[in-house]
Amino acid sequence: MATHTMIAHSSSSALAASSPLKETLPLFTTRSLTFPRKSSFSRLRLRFFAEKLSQLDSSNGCASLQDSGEHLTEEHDTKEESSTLSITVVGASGDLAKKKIFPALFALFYEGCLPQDFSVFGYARTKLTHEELRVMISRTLTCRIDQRENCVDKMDQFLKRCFYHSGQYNSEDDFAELNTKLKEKEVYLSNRLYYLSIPPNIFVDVVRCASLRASSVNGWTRVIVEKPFGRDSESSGGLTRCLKQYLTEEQIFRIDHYLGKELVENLSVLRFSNLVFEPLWSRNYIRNVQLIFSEDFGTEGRGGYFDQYGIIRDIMQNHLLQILALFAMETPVSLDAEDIRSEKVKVLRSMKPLLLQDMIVGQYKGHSKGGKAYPGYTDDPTVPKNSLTPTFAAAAMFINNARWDGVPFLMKAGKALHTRGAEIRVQFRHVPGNLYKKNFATDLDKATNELVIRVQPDEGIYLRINNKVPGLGMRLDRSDLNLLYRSRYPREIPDAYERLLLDAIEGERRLFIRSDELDAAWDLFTPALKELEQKKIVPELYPYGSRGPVGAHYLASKYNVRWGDLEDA
Ligand SMILES: NC(=O)C1=CN([C@@H]2O[C@H](COP(=O)(O)OP(=O)(O)OC[C@H]3O[C@@H](n4cnc5c(N)ncnc54)[C@H](OP(=O)(O)O)[C@@H]3O)[C@@H](O)[C@H]2O)C=CC1
Ligand SMILES: O=C1O[C@H](COP(=O)(O)O)[C@@H](O)[C@H](O)[C@H]1O
Repeated sequence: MATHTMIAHSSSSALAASSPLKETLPLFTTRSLTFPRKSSFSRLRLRFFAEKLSQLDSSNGCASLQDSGEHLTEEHDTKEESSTLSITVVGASGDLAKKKIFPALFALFYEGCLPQDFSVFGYARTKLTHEELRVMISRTLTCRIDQRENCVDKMDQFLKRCFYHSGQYNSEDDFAELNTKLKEKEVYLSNRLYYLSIPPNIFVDVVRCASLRASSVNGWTRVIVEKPFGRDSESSGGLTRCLKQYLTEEQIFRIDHYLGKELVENLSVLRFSNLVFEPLWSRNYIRNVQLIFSEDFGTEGRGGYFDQYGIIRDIMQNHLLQILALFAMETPVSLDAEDIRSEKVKVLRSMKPLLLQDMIVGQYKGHSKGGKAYPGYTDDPTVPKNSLTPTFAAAAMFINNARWDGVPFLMKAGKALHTRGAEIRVQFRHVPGNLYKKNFATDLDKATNELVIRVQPDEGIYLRINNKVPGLGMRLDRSDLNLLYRSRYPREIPDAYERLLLDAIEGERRLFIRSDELDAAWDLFTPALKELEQKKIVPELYPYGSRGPVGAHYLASKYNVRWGDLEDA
């Protein structure tokens, strides 16, 4: 078993433990007290909606899984305590399952966020016994920081709830066997969550088999779908249509794990609950916005997948665009999922599709540093030697609405760069008639206020301001008003997958992508992606571990922008 550090009890757990409400809210109590959500914790008082299999659509051989809309009776409500949650991780033998999903489920278990009765099933083709799955999972479970008691016990308790079923992804019989095993663990009411941690070409097979043969008959069935959701507008639309032959939109939880990151969640709080920011949040005060993602490692081990997609589809069309939408949307009517997602769709639909002349692409090449050789992208044996797939891209995008007209939203994403990080940088306009202009010589950019939201690592928010250096003279410098999370909130921040899994369990859709959002996102990128591929644009090579191609600077300067991350260098 791995070395364990302890998962921190959040203040919410402490509050829950001492609250009399715990008696009346036996499920998921800890979170309800801290983060009341309309859709979840009033559940014991609300009627419970079942999502269940309905009839096969025999015309095309596909089954339909539709929300029956059936209300369960009061009797069912009172039996919620005796319901079971079955979580099936499809693709359990894979990288994501091991690295993220099982550890996140354990963290939720540790925090008391899973219901009393739950079981976790791994499903994949690899032949494993229950015990072998447990050993595999135990290698990646970690406990966190401050509270060390019980961790190993908790791990053992969790592992005892983990089971394995080996099967093919397109075999209804294998899913029928899974159904039998799930039923053995389930009590009266069962809710089933499937996590599709598999390559996208088998999503539909799995959804078909699971919905036909292993859906809950008396509770809900939900499916978390991992990206990529298609390669372009057409394939994404096709995937959505296929999934919807078996599932309703309400059952599909399209995950973008960046939406589960703490600082991305905080964007709306920052904007909508601080008077100081919201009035500045427009073209009147903001000169440009930069969304920057970088990784200091290449595609190691994932070249086969990556070469089909490239950095624009892997990072920009989803993670960075989702952040942009949250950043730029209008105030939603409420914090309800549909209100927020509707505002995000509106902003995405107000954007101009990306033009080829507003983007540049790069690919990393091999490089030696300090006696160590770093491989180029095409040195990966799973990548074709003549691949033109971009591992780096920069793009300038625009929103055609009253708030953002003319403001460049610059995105930059790359693998095998000099550092790992993700941040949002907001550069404000110059101060008109600045009295201290001469202190900045001719470079007014040096006096630009900048708000930086550092999503990772070392989460933080800082505001660059001009300040007088103490002393008898009048010398100015740029200093940071700095909210460094590790100093202000010393507790470990939960992983994005924990938040998202819990939301899916609770039926909270706010942080998942609705199908119209997805369509709008693909419409922005598809024309440029097609042109890039048709014209066989050759990416600019950059050395592994560098800052990426210089083309990114030319693109920024075309819009009179300087990348903010260079100032930090
Ligand atoms: N890994 C990551 O960091 C991230 C992954 N994702 C997405 O999550 C999903 C899972 O990712 P990851 O775990 O890395 O994927 P893997 O390539 O590790 O695949 C997961 C499992 O699926 C099965 N599998 C793999 N290839 C095939 C195939 N061609 N046909 C049938 N089954 C196959 C294998 O299980 P078996 O052979 O036992 O059946 C494998 O263990 C993907 O959609 C990926 O794009 C998203 C974000 C990050
Ligand atoms: O979705 C993806 O994200 C990871 C980066 O995620 P992070 O949470 O570690 O920042 C990226 O490596 C991968 O290529 C991509 O598919």
